[in-house]
Amino acid sequence: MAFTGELAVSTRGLRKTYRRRNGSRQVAVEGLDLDVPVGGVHGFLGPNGAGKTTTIRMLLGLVKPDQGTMRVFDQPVPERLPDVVGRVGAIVEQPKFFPSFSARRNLRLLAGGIGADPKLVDVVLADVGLADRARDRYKSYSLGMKQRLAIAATLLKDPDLLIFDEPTNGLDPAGIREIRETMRGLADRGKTVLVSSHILAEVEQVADTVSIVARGRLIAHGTVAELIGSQAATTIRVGIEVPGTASDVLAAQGWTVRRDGQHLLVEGAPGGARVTEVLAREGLYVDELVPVRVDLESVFLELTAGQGPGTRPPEDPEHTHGRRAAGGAA
Ligand SMILES: Nc1ncnc2c1ncn2[C@@H]1O[C@H](COP(=O)(O)OP(=O)(O)OP(=O)(O)O)[C@@H](O)[C@H]1O
Repeated sequence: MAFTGELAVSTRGLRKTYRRRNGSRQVAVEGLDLDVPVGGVHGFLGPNGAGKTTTIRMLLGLVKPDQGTMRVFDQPVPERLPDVVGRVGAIVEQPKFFPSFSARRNLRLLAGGIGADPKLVDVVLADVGLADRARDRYKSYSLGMKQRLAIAATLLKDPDLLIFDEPTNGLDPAGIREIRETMRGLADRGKTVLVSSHILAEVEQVADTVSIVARGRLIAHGTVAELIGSQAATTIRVGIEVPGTASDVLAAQGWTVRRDGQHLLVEGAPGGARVTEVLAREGLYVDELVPVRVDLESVFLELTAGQGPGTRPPEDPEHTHGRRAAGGAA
């Protein structure tokens, strides 16, 4: 499924190579078609080295693409970046704050620098859940609080699109949860949040839509429900005393059956009730029947299997156009 409605970000055929020291070229982004719908949290997901940072840097005009086109709020970038840059807030790396100044004072300075209304400082501190700690010195902040202050700084210009590159890197579980809640809160107030991550579990709970990239290519996109749904409900774990016989009976239905010790993993059955019925007709009774929980992490691992750094790019053209996950078209 293509995302319908207005797009905050759209790229077509985006490509970037870097020159290595030995003169050869490292492909970072390879014909990337990325669509980020307006509103909600969009997870930009992929293993390390998949090209996420390079893509974000290209969108922000920090790196020049070799090929392809990019649009932000329907304006071609980098050509029209000056027209849209005010609508975009990004954290690509940790901004520099004065360690001995309070969070509020740091933000006041920044607000002055960019001509933002100083009254906004307390608003954005509340937005990221730091209102209570606004008077504390920056150097007393935890890593998660520092990261939220960085987000607050980007909110000073009231952007419509927020781009966060791996914002939870190095954070503990509490810090990760706080960033997640902050992103959710921003999206609930109408902002579009584009967040990159190589850890799916962190994004799964907060993202409305996701794009999965590997080796610089889009390999899947859609809503989290679509991506999970494209593979969900197909695997049912069956515990039975006679797995061998049961396996033959189930396979005769045209379902794929794998042995997992004393259990069977059944794929393609319309549901657990039908599995039970088919077996019972043959006088076989299940001890246990559990749908295997599919989460985005397992979808991601399956889609990106063998596509980490140092492996060959996929040759299946399906993988290059992101149609696999769309609308369950896997
Ligand atoms: N300045 C550079 N010079 C040379 N190669 C680079 C440069 N920046 C990135 N690369 C290479 O391009 C590829 C994509 O890197 P990129 O940082 O965009 O990926 P990523 O998905 O953001 O990964 P990570 O999560 O590790 O940051 C990698 O192979 C990386 O080594």
